[in-house]
Amino acid sequence: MNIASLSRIHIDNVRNLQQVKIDTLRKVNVFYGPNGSGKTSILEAIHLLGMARSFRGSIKSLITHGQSQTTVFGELQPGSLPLGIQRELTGDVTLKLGGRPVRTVAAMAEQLPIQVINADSFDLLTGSPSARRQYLDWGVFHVEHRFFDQWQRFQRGIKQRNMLLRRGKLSPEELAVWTRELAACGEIITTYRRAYFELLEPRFQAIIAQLAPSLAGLELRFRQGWDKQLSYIRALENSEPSDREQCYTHVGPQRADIRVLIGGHLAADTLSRGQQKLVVCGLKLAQGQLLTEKGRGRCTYLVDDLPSELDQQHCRLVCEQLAGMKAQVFITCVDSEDVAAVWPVADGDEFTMFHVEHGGVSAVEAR
Ligand SMILES: Nc1ncnc2c1ncn2[C@@H]1O[C@H](COP(=O)(O)OP(=O)(O)OP(=O)(O)O)[C@@H](O)[C@H]1O
Repeated sequence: MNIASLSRIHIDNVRNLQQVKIDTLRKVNVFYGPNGSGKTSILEAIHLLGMARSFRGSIKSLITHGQSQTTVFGELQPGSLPLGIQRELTGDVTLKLGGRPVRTVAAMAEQLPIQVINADSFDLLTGSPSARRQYLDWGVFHVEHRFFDQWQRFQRGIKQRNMLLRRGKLSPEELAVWTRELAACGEIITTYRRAYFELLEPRFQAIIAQLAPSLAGLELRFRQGWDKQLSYIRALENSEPSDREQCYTHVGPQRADIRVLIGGHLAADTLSRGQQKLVVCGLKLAQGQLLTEKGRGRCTYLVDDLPSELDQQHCRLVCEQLAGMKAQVFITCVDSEDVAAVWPVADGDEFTMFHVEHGGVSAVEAR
C-alpha cells in the first residue's frame, strides 16, 4: 500500500517562491505568515507535483513573473522515491517518477493522492454539478482502477455523438452506433460511481456526526444523470428527438450529481458559511478515509487558511479528524497559534511549523 509522505520539497519559481528548499517535512506541516507571503503558493507547488496543475489559476499565472519555467521536486517516504515536475510557459510539461520520465499525470496522482480544502472547495456545495462530479470521480478513479479507461471511452463517445448531432442530416444507423457505445460505457461508469457513493455516504455521515452534531439530518443523494427507472440505452433512445433538435446528448453520466440536502432543502441555500465548510471538510475527509480503507494509500491534505470561517472549537474538531486519519497534512494560517493551539497534543512529534515571509520559508522550533 502506498503510504505517501513527502519528506522534502524543492520549489523553483512558483509565484513569489523563487527558490525554496524544505528538507524537514513531517506529518503535520503548518505554514504561517502574513498575507501575500507565499503560504498558499507552497500548497500550490505540492499540488503541482501530484496533479501537474495549480488549484488556482493557470500555469502562466503560477510561474514567477519574468521566468519561463517552474520546477518542483519532492521525495516520498518510505523508499526515498523522487518525484519531479517541470512546467514551461510554452506549455511543455516534464514529469519524472523515480528519476524516469512518465507520460501521464495519473501516474503521479497515484503516488501522491491530493485533497485540497480551500475557499474554492465551497463550490462542492454552491457550485455547478461538475464540481461534485469531479469530486466523485476523484474517488472512483483512486479506488476503482478500471474506471479511468471507461471514463475516457465515454468522453470520446459523447464527443463523437454530439458532433454527429451537430452535423444534422445523420442516418439513424450512424447515431445508433454511438448511442450503443455511450450506453455501454455509461452504464459501467455509473455502476462504479454508485458503488463508490454507497461506500462514501456512511463514512461522511460518521465524520459529520463528529464535526457538527447539529447537522444531523444531512443527506447525500446520488443522481446518475438520467431517470433511474430506465436503462441508459432506453433513456438515450427516449431523448433522441430532443437530442436531434438541440444537437447534443441530454442524458447520461455527464449530468450526474450529488445532492446535499438538509431537512429536504439544499444545504447550499440553508447552511451558514462555517457549516458549509464543515460539510466540505466532511466530504473530503470521507474520501481520504475510504482511500485508506481500500488499501490505496493515504491522501495528502492541503488545507489553505484552515481557521477562516471556523470558530476555535470547530477548528479543533477538524484538526482532530485530520490527525486521526494519519494523513500527511499541509496547513496554512496567518498566526502561529491558529493551528498550534488546536492540533491534538499527542501528535507533538509529528508536528512542525514554518514561518513564511516574502517568499522565504524557515523552520520554527518544535512546540
Ligand atoms: N506569477 C507571480 N510571480 C511573482 N509573484 C507572484 C506571482 N503571482 C502572485 N505573486 C505574489 O506572490 C505572493 C503569493 O502569495 P500567496 O497567495 O501564496 O500568499 P499567502 O501567504 O497565501 O497570502 P494570504 O494569507 O493573503 O492568502 C503574493 O505576494 C503575490 O502578489
